[in-house]
Amino acid sequence: MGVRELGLPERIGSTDSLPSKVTIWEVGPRDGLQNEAEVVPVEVKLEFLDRLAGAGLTTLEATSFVHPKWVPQLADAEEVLARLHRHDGVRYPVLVPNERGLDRALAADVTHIAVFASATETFARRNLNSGLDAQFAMFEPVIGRAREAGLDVRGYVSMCFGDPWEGAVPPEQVVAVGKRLLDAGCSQLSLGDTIGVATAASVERVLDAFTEAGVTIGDLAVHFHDTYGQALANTLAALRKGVTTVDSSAGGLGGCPYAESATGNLATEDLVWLLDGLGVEHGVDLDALVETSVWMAGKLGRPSPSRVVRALAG
Ligand SMILES: CC(=O)SCCNC(=O)CCNC(=O)[C@H](O)C(C)(C)COP(=O)(O)OP(=O)(O)OC[C@H]1O[C@@H](n2cnc3c(N)ncnc32)[C@H](O)[C@@H]1OP(=O)(O)O
Repeated sequence: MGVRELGLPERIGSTDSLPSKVTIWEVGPRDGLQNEAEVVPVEVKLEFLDRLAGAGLTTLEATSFVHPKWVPQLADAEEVLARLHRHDGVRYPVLVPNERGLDRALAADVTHIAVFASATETFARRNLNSGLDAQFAMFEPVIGRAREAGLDVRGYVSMCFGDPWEGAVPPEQVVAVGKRLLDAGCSQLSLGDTIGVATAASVERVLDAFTEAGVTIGDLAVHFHDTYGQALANTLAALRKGVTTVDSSAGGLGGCPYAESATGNLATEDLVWLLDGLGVEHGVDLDALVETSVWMAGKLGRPSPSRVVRALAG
């Protein structure tokens, strides 16, 4: 069953301000799997990516070229990319923290990379072994060289809405980090609620801070975790502000190994259900996606936390 079969109107008055189409940035193979206790075999990762593309997702964050000792779950990045069945019309961005990571990514023939900055000092130290200011010395040459090589570069900003060690994060601090990434050459920012503490109000506040600083809303994506059950409400708040790219993870897989309080990402199935009900185009086949998440849950040995997966898979 899909939400449209319930006979709900596709567009209602209050949806007028919403975008007609949203790009779903699927992070399950990277953000989802980076936090698994067991390393998922390459064959399973490849089939996961293949099934996600088959379900209609056109942006699949495939892996990370980070230090293998820091994230052993993704130490097989070279092998995953070498054996990847690249579907036409699908982009496969990868995370790259530094020039060593960029060299590895270039050798693997990537076309899209993402650097990941922190909005706070403590998380920059824990996640990047760097500092709030020092992290840019790592990213700037990566972005410059990647752009010269013709790659597209996305910039993540972590801890935009709260930090487990520092508490509240001033929106102007988030904007300063984001603007430096855009100025260095990133084409899009993904604003991460790494530990899932955002509410619709704080989402609006941070997005407003960016637009007041002159950033175009179309250059912003949102990345929510569902720790307090707010991810969908936060997504709706962002859509109403004009955001058209939303990160999510099939089956709600995910977390961050360097932020223990981070739980699963917004589930792609839950996002698709919301978008269907709002009449917002996304291009994903929900049944095929649910089937993929049920298959993946079987491989991981535990049920998907996604409400939509549970409701549809029985
Ligand atoms: C919110 C999120 O979900 S973000 C994603 C989750 N978090 C992550 O992925 C964390 C990633 N962090 C990291 O990989 C690390 O902190 C780094 C690479 C950024 C910095 O680590 P450091 O140990 O400070 O790197 P440093 O530059 O000192 O290099 C140390 C060694 O690692 C190697 N190294 C550094 N970067 C990489 C890389 N990307 N790939 C492989 N090896 C690397 C260096 O060559 C060096 O090797 P050597 O000792 O043999 O000379």
